This record gives sequence, structure tokens and C-alpha cells, in this order.
Amino acid sequence: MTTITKEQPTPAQAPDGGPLLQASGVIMRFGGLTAVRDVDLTVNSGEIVGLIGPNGAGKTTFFNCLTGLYVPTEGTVSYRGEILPPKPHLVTQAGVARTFQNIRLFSNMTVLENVLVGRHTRTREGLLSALIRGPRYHKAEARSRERAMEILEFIGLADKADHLSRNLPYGEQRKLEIARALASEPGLLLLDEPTAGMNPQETRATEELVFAIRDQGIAVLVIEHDMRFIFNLCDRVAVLVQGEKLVEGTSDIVQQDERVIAAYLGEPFEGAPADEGDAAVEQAEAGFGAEAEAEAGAGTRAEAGADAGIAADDAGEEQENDR
Ligand SMILES: Nc1ncnc2c1ncn2[C@@H]1O[C@H](COP(=O)(O)OP(=O)(O)OP(=O)(O)O)[C@@H](O)[C@H]1O
Repeated sequence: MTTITKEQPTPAQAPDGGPLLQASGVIMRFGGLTAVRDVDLTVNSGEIVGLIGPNGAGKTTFFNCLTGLYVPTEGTVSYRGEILPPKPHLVTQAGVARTFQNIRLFSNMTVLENVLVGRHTRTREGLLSALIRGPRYHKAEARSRERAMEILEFIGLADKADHLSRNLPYGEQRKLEIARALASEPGLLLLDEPTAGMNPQETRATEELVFAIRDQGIAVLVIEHDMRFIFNLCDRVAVLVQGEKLVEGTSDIVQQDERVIAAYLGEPFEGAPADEGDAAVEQAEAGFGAEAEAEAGAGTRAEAGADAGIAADDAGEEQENDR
């Protein structure tokens, strides 16, 4: 993995260790259902923060509130001290990028083109410049391609730049999603179940990738059901249960907390590294979320990949139609 240099820092860099994202009193109601209940969460510069909880706890809904997909019923979300506008592209422009639980790639575009799409919030060239296609446009386009290739190099997909994204194996499609998010030069990256459907080796590689992203100065907030991944990776973990933040603290504190054990983990988490091949089975046995159980039991990785592939196609077409 090579290093990347951040070219257009997002405005008003927070000092290292200072608050980057601040969600205060976030409530999200859907009719009579309150999916997120008065949640406060801070992500500081340089941190990797985990968000865990049972299925239906409100984790993705909370992510959607942070990234402008949903307008919270109550509460505020600010980034580098500024309230974020409730529009996804403006949130990305402000410096917060995300990936989705179901892969959303442009399936008929190449790997490189997918990353270039992610750069649109960082390109200054307007419609007129694109229509005229003068020297300024060509220079900006060349710079964008160069940058996109740097990111692909970093993520380990440079040799597949001209492959159609739909032809990538499942684990690489997930990586490409992260590459596309990085292309917007974020200060904060939100990952929604980045290892879902991955085998233990791919999960370890994703762990390394997230550390490398943090080392580039990008803070990370990650939702995951794989507790080994979360507790290895995160500086801090927040636990949502029925929309409420039950506990927040270091991995050590969270995994020993009686309430978290009762509501989610099922039993204290054994942090000792185990035989990698059995990791998913062990998680299921320890009761780390229904999804782990499905993966380790009836659900094979191939099935998970196929499901995600279909989701990617659907979402890709949706997005392509939207353009
Ligand atoms: N757009 C929506 N309209 C109505 N209800 C919704 C909507 N989105 C989510 N919900 C409900 O909000 C609750 C929280 O769902 P959410 O997907 O945020 O949970 P989650 O913690 O991300 O679950 P999982 O781990 O399974 O992804 C669920 O009861 C869900 O059915």
C-alpha cells in the first residue's frame, strides 16, 4: 500500500485531537416509530470510532442523519464547528464522505471512472468549461485522473483501473466504494458495514486499510457487526440499542459492560486472536449479531457476494438514471 497526499484540505482544519463531527440531541422519527433517540456523538480528529448495536438499533438511520440523507426530526450535526446542510452532496463537499451497507457502484463504468465520479465535489470546472473543453478543462481532467490513480494505488486496485466495476470480486467492489469516497478528499469517512460478506482474510485487510486511512489524517466512523474488527480497530465505541446510546467508551470498557453484554454481545468478548477460518462461526456462536450468525450458518460468502452484486447493480442503475 502506498501513501497518498491530501491535495485539497477541507476548510478550517481542526487541530489534531479536536472535535471534528459533533452530533447533538439527534432524534429521528418515522411516523410513530422513533428510530434514533436523542443521540450525542463526537468524532475527534485522528480517531477511529465504532458504532455498534443489534439489528434495527438505528445505526444506519443515524448515519443517514449525519450525511444529509435524512433531516433529523430534532438535533444538530456539525462538522468542524459548522452546522452541516441537509443535502448529501453539500455534506460531502464539506468533507464528510460515506459508503453504504449495500454496495452502490456504477456497474457499467470502469474502476477508474467510478473513482472519478467521487471527485466531482472537488472539481472546480463548471458546465461552461466542460462544454468548451479548453486547456483549463483538460488540465483539470488530467489532474483528476492522476489523483484518482493515486487513490487506486493506495487502495490496491490500480492494476484494475480499466476493468468494469461489475466484474470485480465482491471484496474489491467494497474496496472500490471506499476509494470512491476517498476521492472526495474527506476529513471524515463514514463506513457502513465495510466487511459485510467478507472472508476473514479480507476483513483483516480492511482493518489494515482503515488504519492506513486514519494515518492519512482522515478520521473514521464505522458501523460493523464483526466485534473482533471493531474492538481491534476503534479508539472509542458507541453502542446503540433501540435508538438510544447505551454506552460509549474504549473497546475494553464497552466489551465488559454488563448492559452491552445483556443487550447485544451475549457474553464477554474474547479478544484473543483465534483461528481465522473460524472467526465468523465463533462470532455467531458468541451471539455477535444476527448477521454474523447468518453468514456463518446458512449464508455462504458467495451468497452474500451475489446479493451485494445485485444490490450494486440496482443501486448503480438507480444512480446512473439519476445523473
Ligand atoms: N425510511 C424509513 N422509514 C420507516 N422506518 C425506517 C426507515 N429507515 C429505518 N427505519 C426503521 O428504523 C429502525 C432502525 O433501522 P436501521 O436500519 O437504522 O437500524 P440498524 O441499526 O442500521 O440495523 P442493521 O444493523 O440491521 O443495519 C428500524 O426499525 C427500521 O425499520
